[in-house]
Amino acid sequence: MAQCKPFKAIAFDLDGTLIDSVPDLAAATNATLAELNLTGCSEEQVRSWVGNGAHVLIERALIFALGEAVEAQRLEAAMPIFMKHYEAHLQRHSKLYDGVINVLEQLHSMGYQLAVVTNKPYRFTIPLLDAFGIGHLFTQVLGGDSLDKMKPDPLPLNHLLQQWQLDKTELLMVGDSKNDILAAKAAGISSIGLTYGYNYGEDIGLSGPTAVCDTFSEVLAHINDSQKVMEQ
Ligand SMILES: O=C(O)COP(=O)(O)O
Ligand SMILES: [Mg+2]
Repeated sequence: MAQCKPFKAIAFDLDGTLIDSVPDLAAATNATLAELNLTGCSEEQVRSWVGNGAHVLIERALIFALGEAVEAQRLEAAMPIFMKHYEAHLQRHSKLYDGVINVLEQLHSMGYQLAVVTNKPYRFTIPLLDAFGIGHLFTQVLGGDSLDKMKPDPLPLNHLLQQWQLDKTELLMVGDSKNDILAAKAAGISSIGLTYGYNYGEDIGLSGPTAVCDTFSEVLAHINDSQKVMEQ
């Protein structure tokens, strides 16, 4: 990776990067549709709707179930129903991806500052990280509603740069969605795009990340390699 200073900090996306959360998101979406007497949807459909936070997920689900645009009032009425169902079962079916704990622990012990920058509502993020035993590894956690704008806006990444007093070359973004890559590009930082997550069924490489990895373990190898290049 072309840069002039080694990375000091890494921001990780959550859904589709650290945790395969679609099974529980799909269950809560279907419970919401059922409570509203609407047709249910498949897990695959939910997989293609995740990426822009809970509000947009439920908007997409209602558009699918109703077969037409959703009135704001109807969407606002559905949101607390979804929040109730998802909060009740955040991790019944969700799983950490292979290698996540091991790699995060290694990066943490190597002295990197670690952050989670997700579009998921903040109130779900902390309990989910703690339920999977990884919350203590992050010194900053930003949800989709923590700041005025969410990814693909660069605001959460710019916030980290400012909070941690980092040069743009010292922060790396790791994520599965074009929203992660676009946010990184807009903030002027490097990014790794992961191929195994959710990206609306699109190839993450098309968003132009600095590098592409197929597994979470490759992320560690990639960071180590790029730091070695810097030290030469
Ligand atoms: O909740 C979403 O829609 C996406 O969440 P993520 O930013 O962690 O991928
Ligand atoms: Mg994601």
